Amino acid sequence: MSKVLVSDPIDQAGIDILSQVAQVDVKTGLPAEELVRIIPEYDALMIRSETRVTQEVISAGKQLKIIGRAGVGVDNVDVPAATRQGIVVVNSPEGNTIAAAEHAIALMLSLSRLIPDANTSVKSGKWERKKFVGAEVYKKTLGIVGLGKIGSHVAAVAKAMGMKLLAFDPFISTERAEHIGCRLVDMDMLLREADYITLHIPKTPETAHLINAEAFAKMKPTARIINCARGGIIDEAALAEAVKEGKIAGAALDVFESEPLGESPLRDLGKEVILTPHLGASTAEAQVNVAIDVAEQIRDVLLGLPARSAVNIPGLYPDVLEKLKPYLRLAETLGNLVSQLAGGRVESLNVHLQGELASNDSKPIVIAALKGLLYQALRERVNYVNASIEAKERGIRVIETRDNAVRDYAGSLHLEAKGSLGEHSVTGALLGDGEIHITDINEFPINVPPTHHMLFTLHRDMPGIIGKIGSLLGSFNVNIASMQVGRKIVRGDAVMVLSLDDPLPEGVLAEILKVPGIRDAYTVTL
Ligand SMILES: NC(=O)C1=CN([C@@H]2O[C@H](COP(=O)(O)OP(=O)(O)OC[C@H]3O[C@@H](n4cnc5c(N)ncnc54)[C@H](O)[C@@H]3O)[C@@H](O)[C@H]2O)C=CC1
Ligand SMILES: O=C(O)C(=O)COP(=O)(O)O
Repeated sequence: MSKVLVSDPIDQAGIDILSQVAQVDVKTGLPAEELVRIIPEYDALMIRSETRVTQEVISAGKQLKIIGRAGVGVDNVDVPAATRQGIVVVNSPEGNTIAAAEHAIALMLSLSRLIPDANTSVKSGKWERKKFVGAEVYKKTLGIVGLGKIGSHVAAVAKAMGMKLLAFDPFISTERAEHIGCRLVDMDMLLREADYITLHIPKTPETAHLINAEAFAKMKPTARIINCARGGIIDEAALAEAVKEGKIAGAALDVFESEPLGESPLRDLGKEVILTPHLGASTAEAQVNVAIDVAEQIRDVLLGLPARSAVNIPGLYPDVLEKLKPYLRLAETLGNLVSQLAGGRVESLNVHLQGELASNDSKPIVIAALKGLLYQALRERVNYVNASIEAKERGIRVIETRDNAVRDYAGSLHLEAKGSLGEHSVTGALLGDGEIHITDINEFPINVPPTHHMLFTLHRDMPGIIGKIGSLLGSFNVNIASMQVGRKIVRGDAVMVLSLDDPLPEGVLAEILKVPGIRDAYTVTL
């Protein structure tokens, strides 16, 4: 039975799903070295934002197939290291969107009406009405940095409260922003014009300290900033300074450069600064959503099914996978075949999508072809997660071309591999029932289904040669299941494709190559 380690607190609904297929161990708050020590026995790891899945944890996780993040941000996971090791990383892209957006709005209103300090004051026996005079958000300008899922929901709510909306997001179109009711502006204008600024971007090298002393200098002295996205997007030292010096009016932070927040000048600031301990996703609803979403994906992957929200398999979404499944099998088979024909090191692979296939997203097909191509070298170590990276690391140049004018079959795939031992190509298509047929080898037309053991020869089309190969195989007790010859002109060059019931015994290939007229011969196992 598979084993899943849950190393951060997740909702029971997730544990129940995992328990259907695996032994589930919940061990939260593990010291880093303890996690490294125990991870080798686990097939899956389920986390939230507290566990740091470092390169060390990943290398130790020899059995790991999947890391599931019950939430959005995967910045606590070394995703490149997981990818290299063929481990799927999944998250729950939408499970806590509303929770995080509502927390940002709650912080904005709390900042405006000084609610945390007013509450503390009343609870301590005071009645200080003059001290807590706030500001309205109505007709104020909200600058949203990052107009993705959370940013868009914040926009919808803020709009309903009568706020004017500006947004900065270099990856969003003006039309999309307008549709949400936001004016897309550059960062400089957003900083200068906004009364409230809310951050909803991932933490990346580009966004680290995006809000620094220089940014605070541009902001209105009445401006307030909210960070419900990631710690480190705001330079905390510069923020403390900006608040103290009155360069801005206030800030509300849910996330910090280092969590839990240790010694920090932010703790010493007054009512104009609100701090919450990374509560954006902490609603009962969101925790059920993310736990179910991620547990289901872990369960599926452990059962050999695809994950629907893998962050490190670009383009392989479940609906795409479902639609392309037969073509992925085709691409993988042809990749495996062409690598065996090529024999040596492959330097470049041209993936040519033809006919109907040309109108599909090529990325999954290319990944499947590479997975097949690398199978001989890496066996089970290659998968959809690491195929592209493994190919890149081996210096294999991948070229994608398409031609939707080709009219044979519903769609066909042509792979051309150039390598240290020459150039080889294969074409394959799917028949109506989804059966794969190899329709071309090195530009010679054939029509055979791939089988487990195959023999391909390149020879001169001349009388007697087929018989000779047949009797040679017979003399080694190899049974031929089917045989086909492809040629372009009579008595020119030709290919022979044999499906064999048994693997070719050692030494037979050398004998075949001695037959007059045989130019080349390849055994293939698919
Ligand atoms: N405080 C909490 O508990 C929670 C925090 N989060 C965090 O919220 C953030 C946003 O999450 P989602 O909206 O779900 O993500 P998303 O992927 O839907 O949206 C992110 C947006 O940021 C934009 N973006 C990326 N780089 C940018 C840049 N340099 N400048 C401006 N825009 C940029 C993208 O184009 C995208 O539209 C993430 O960092 C996530 O980890 C999410 C849930 C809970
Ligand atoms: O989903 C996210 O990105 C979050 O930041 C939520 O973090 P959490 O799962 O509450 O530790």
